[in-house]
Amino acid sequence: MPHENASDIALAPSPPSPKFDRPLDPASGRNHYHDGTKDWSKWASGDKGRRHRVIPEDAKENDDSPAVPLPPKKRRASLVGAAVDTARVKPVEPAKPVEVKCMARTRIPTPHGPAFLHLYHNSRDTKEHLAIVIDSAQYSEPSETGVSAPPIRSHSLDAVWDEDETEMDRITRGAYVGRLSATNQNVSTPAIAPHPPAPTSDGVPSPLIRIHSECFTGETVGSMRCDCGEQLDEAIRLISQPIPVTSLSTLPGAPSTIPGRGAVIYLRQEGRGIGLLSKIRAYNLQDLGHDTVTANLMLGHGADERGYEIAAAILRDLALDDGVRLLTNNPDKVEALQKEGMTIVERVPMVPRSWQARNPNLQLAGSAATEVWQDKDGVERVAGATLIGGNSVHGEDLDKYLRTKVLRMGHMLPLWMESPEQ
Ligand SMILES: Nc1nc2c(ncn2[C@@H]2O[C@H](COP(=O)(O)OP(=O)(O)OP(=O)(O)O)[C@@H](O)[C@H]2O)c(=O)[nH]1
Repeated sequence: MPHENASDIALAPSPPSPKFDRPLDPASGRNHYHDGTKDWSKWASGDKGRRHRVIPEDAKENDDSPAVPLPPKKRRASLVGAAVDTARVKPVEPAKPVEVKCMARTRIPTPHGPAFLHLYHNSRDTKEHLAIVIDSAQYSEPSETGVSAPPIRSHSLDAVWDEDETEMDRITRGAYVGRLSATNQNVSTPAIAPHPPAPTSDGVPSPLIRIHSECFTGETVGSMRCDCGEQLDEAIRLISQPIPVTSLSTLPGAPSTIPGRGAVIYLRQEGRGIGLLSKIRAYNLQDLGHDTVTANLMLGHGADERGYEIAAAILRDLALDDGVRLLTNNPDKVEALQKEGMTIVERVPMVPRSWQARNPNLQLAGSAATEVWQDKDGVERVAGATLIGGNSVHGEDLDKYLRTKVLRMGHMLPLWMESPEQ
């Protein structure tokens, strides 16, 4: 079982291939945006030698991008009729299953409620992928929740990593239960298997899961070229919503809802796996009139280079692979996770907020960015805005953080609570 060796995972994979990031070659004037099979400098307008991408009939309707030359086909020696020297044919080794290890976990207060950030290392790449877990059992004692849904725990985090590990070591990396405080420090107990034995009560819906890919532009800069920031915000909001539990509500005193429960698996595969550098270049090609898929292809990339093996391994580590509701519109994700052995009991659509806002009274064109509207839950939104454009955040943790900046780090701010005139 990969999980049982989680503490032994060798975490030194080779660095990614530099093939897409070669510098421009001043001698040849070639743009090495891709693997060198195509000289893009020869693409002068009116080039008779252009080959055009074949657009399937059913895709033409939505594709208004200029025709794009295809990369030349690679020549391959024909094997027809040739005797194959089996001694020289290297057997294709099956890919090793990805192993993951949760290195640390901590509480993050979000505008939608508390979340627990889990940082993962893995045996496939050097990136720090994350799980943002929303589960009331993470911060309250089981008796307080009144729910028999099993707590969402990382098996690899709760494992004992080292015989010499102290309680403080375990707590520092997040292997504790309940809400951590100066007076409450309960070290977690390692589980034997990733799947907790406690059965889920009848009527408690499966956890809601979102697999999200990193988007620096959308999530950090607030770019409105995509809805990634909004999707991340919406995913955390939806997972945090109380869940109605119809069958439990018939019991005397039983709650009619339970706190929201699920996780966002945050994968560091920027730009659908092509990386930020290529995505920036792709945006320039998009400004020239190409669509997002075509721009990727022109750079020698696939339309989507993402993989979901690491996501599946993280979900297995969290025991979230057996019966989940998946928040996505992307069929590839559903298929990829099913291939990884996950049971998806329901696909929950991810409706863009700008689409929710579409009504005859709202002019989305032109002033869309400044238009304020109410979403279906009555929350005021700015069309197209992300976490950055969302409502302001406040709370106990933020106050503490700001106070320390002022009082300990010399930040030039009056403490507003001590300056009522501010
Ligand atoms: N290459 C490229 N990547 C983009 C562009 N716009 C957004 N992205 C990336 O697209 C990814 C968004 O993926 P997800 O949030 O998983 O969403 P999705 O695959 O559209 O599927 P859903 O689950 O239905 O939302 C992020 O990695 C973004 O960086 C673009 O124009 N070009």
